[in-house]
Amino acid sequence: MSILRTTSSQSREKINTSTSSNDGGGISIRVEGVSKTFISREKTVEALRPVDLEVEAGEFVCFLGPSGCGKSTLLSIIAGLETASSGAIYADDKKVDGPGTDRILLFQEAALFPWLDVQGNVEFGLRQMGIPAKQRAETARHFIDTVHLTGFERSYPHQLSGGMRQRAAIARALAINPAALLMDEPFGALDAFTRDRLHAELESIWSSTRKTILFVTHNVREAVALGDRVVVFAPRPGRIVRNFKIDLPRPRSLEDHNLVDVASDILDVLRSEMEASEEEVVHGTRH
Ligand SMILES: Nc1ncnc2c1ncn2[C@@H]1O[C@H](COP(=O)(O)OP(=O)(O)OP(=O)(O)O)[C@@H](O)[C@H]1O
Repeated sequence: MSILRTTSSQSREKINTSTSSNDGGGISIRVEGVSKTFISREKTVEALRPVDLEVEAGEFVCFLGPSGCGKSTLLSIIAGLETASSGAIYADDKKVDGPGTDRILLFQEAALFPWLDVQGNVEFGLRQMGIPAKQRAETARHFIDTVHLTGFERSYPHQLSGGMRQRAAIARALAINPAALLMDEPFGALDAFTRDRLHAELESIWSSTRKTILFVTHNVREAVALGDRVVVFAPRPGRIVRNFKIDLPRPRSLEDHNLVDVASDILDVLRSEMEASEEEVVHGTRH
């Protein structure tokens, strides 16, 4: 079923709000020479050296690296929430010049509205788009079910566990049918058991919708468990140092010995990049 939505530029375009399992699909994302330097009165931080990256429509790509290597900065630039100091982002070959409902950013702390219940939160974006009440409720119910929150429609965020709040945030994002989910350490605050379950649920949502997913994490095994590809970042200054294609069969288990081996290879690369960065800080040797 298709409906009309009004975008910020007041143009009207068709989006698919079908409740079938394959609705919409992903977009390609191209990062061309994107860099970011934060300049303030006190100091200048080169958060990201020029990076290039091509993400295919429907690809699941993990950004992996230690704290401060520019992963979140790049994700925010792709989301259109931060401007690049140089370079450009293209979503399906269209230059990104601000946020859009085709690219939704999700954070570690599910940013739900505390005064709305789960149903209200999931319906929020649809209301903004002018979707009629009945259809809004139907679409919200579908996505609440997708994330296994049926029965909690009338619960408020403070009545939910961290994992449930994150599920509600994912349902809210999915409801507006973005072509790309940009996830910034979405499961970083969760216990290992809940994280495992959400990995499986996210993988299942991804394989049925084929949305493009960019997923930021510090956790090597998490990156290998989820990604078609792991893009490794290094700090000082933030930059992309390696791309690893992950060919392990899905669904993947964090304990699988092949996964553990791949994670350990990636960890070795990360460690040597960290050591090289530290050496540069001491000797000023990196160019
Ligand atoms: N708004 C800002 N103003 C100034 N510096 C910033 C700003 N945002 C980020 N930075 C700096 O840019 C660098 C990269 O930060 P960023 O948050 O992108 O890293 P990250 O790899 O996502 O780290 P983490 O995993 O800890 O979130 C850091 O040195 C950080 O201090």
